[in-house]
Amino acid sequence: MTIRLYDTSARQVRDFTPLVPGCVSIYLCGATVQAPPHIGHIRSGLNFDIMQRWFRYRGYDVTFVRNVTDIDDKIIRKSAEQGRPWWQIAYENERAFNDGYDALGCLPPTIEPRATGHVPEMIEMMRELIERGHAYESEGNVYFDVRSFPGYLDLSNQELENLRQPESEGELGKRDQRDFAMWKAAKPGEPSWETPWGRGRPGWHLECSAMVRKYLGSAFDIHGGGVDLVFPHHENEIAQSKACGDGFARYWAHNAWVTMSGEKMSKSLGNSVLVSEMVKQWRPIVLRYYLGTPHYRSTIEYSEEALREAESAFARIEGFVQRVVEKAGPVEPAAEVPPAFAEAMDEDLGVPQALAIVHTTVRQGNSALTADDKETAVARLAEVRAMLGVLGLDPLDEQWAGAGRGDDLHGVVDSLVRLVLEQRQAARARKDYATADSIRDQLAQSGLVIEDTPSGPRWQLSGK
Ligand SMILES: Nc1ncnc2c1ncn2[C@@H]1O[C@H](COP(=O)(O)OP(=O)(O)OP(=O)(O)O)[C@@H](O)[C@H]1O
Ligand SMILES: [Zn+2]
Repeated sequence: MTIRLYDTSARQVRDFTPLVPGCVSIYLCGATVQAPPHIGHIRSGLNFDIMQRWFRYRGYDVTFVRNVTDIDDKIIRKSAEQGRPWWQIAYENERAFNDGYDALGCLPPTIEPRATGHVPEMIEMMRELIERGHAYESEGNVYFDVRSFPGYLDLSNQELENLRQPESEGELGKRDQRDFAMWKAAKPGEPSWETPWGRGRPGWHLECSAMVRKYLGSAFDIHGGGVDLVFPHHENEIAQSKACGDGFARYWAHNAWVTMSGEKMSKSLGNSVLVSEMVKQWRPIVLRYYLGTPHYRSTIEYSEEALREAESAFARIEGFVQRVVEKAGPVEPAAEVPPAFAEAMDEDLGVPQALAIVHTTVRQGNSALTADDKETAVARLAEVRAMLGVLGLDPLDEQWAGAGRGDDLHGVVDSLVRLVLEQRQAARARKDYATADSIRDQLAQSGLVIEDTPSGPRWQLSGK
């Protein structure tokens, strides 16, 4: 078996061969913590969470770095507007991002470095680039000389002659308007750090190059991010790191956008739906299904209808899981996923094809249940659990059961609920429907939904 990945740089799907056998190192450009996350941001985290899980399933030792950009123009502007320190705004939003990642079941990265904690590494890199003739200082800014690096723009397949410098980068003192800032001279009242070229603050591109080098060394396996980062961010990271002599990323993986009316969901465009709002309306596991199951390179156009479809598709899977467990008791996940599922995942993380195998297996399991073939139903559930585990969607996994916050609690609540339900049954038996309904209402108020099934009443958290 070989995992194959679409490499933006090669513009094709390639066999993945790790730099170090049995290990994979992944760097994902994480959040610029100027606002709480919208579902587009979390989609990016989720896609790479699934990648990480698949590599783990295939036996790799995964090192996953997802950085936090905790200083930038917008954070500084908000700090001035709100009269609060920049770090307060950054940390508040960093926590909101982590809440979002946690809510949707993203595994924590191996490390989550913050840009401002790596200024010495950035200074070292700038010094090296100036010495090598790839960068220069001008009025306290440090710029990268793009003409000095022959491979510039290879990732995005552009020609330097055709490149027009974005306005925001049009700083003074550049030798060429296309040169980009690695370090920005301090402006009065703004946060700044001391360097050999005066006080200032880092540019976004330099932050990532410095953090990659610190945590993953001069060469590593996969660099990821949203497709919007290919240019200029990733081109500029490549220029800085390779001009230092580093091998840098061997594969480039980019997730497609969540869009609204065809446009990228974006804080700056004001068309964003916050994760914190979405989880009030939808169960987090349903949200994960919605955002995590389309192929990572396909756009997700936000729609309530698609969310409802995701909800009912997931309910079909969950219903099967519950029915088998009710009939047969706990079932552990199989040690291996079915070969067709693995084949789909190996081919550029083909989650939609892999998910089709999950649904087929659920259908087979349901038929077995109907035929009262408990053994087959249990075998299918074991496979379904193994597959869902890889996708982070196993409803019986402790991450969704709230374990860690006390797995035993479920048992305690279960016996209490059963006690109350017995009272309700007794009330019904004596035709005291007012009491029976009132018990049901009170349970609902406590966040429990009761469903009457042929095998007796079943409860679950309303979750919405
Ligand atoms: N709508 C989206 N769909 C998918 N990925 C996204 C979307 N918006 C941002 N991302 C990705 O999320 C990660 C973190 O992004 P970052 O915090 O830099 O936000 P951004 O791209 O500036 O967002 P915004 O446009 O909302 O300000 C990046 O990898 C980025 O590509
Ligand atoms: Zn980056």
